Amino acid sequence: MRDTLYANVPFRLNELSHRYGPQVHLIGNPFLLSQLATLCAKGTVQPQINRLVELLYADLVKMVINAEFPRKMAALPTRMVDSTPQGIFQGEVIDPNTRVVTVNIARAGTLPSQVTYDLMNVTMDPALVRQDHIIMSRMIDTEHTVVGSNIGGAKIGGDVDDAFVLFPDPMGATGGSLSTAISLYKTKVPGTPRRILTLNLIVTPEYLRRMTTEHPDVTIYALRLDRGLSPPEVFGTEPGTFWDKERGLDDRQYIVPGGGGFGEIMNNAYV
Ligand SMILES: O=P(O)(O)OC[C@H]1O[C@H](OP(=O)(O)OP(=O)(O)O)[C@H](O)[C@@H]1O
Repeated sequence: MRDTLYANVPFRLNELSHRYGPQVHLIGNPFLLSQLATLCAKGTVQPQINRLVELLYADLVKMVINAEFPRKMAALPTRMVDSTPQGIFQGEVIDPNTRVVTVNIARAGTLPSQVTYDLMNVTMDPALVRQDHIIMSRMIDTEHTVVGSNIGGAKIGGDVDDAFVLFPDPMGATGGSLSTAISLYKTKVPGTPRRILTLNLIVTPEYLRRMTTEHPDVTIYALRLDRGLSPPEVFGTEPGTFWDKERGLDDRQYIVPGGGGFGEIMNNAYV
């Protein structure tokens, strides 16, 4: 007879309440918000910026695993089993037989996807973990206004059947990049994913509108919602109450308050 204390482990994410729908999760985490504030601060450059991105994604990925991934019961002998038959841990663990595909949305998504891939490899059976790569850029017009997203190339290593397909991209601005990437998977990559999840550091109301409209089957996890250009009556209200009035993008489609172009700063390439 063993203890059943860890047979059904409760996990509840600390989330901000909002009206964007059940597929949107706005995480409430003071520690991570502090790190994110430093990441976004004027003057934060390499090497600090990449270190912060790594730290934030390590925590974000773990939260998503806890909230979304299947578990199974395990009975694992500890080192104490040599001295007592009770030396066996019995309880729930993340099921290592879970298929995962993480998608690198180059360029700002490259490091987040690598962090995700590495963490998945030490959590799941590595034979079931894959990383794909999509080269994407937002297209701008002569006024430097974003007018769409373009896929410049892709390396997709197979089907996505029954896989958790993860899109760890730090910024959800207009949603053009992620919506285009997810559409690519839905139309061109064989198989039916078990879940499609986006892991974002900062999202805007405009991003949430686009994603929930074009991909209502996708679940979104974000550390922060930015709606800094909304009219004053919006501030302080529960997110989504005045969704049509909420505004997080400036005229060039950059996030406000935001943190500038993460892809630019992370790569020291201002194009
Ligand atoms: O929601 P969207 O409006 O599509 O914008 C967000 C995209 O822009 C950023 O990428 P990055 O800075 O690497 O690329 P960019 O040159 O496309 O701006 C970010 O990581 C997203 O991929």
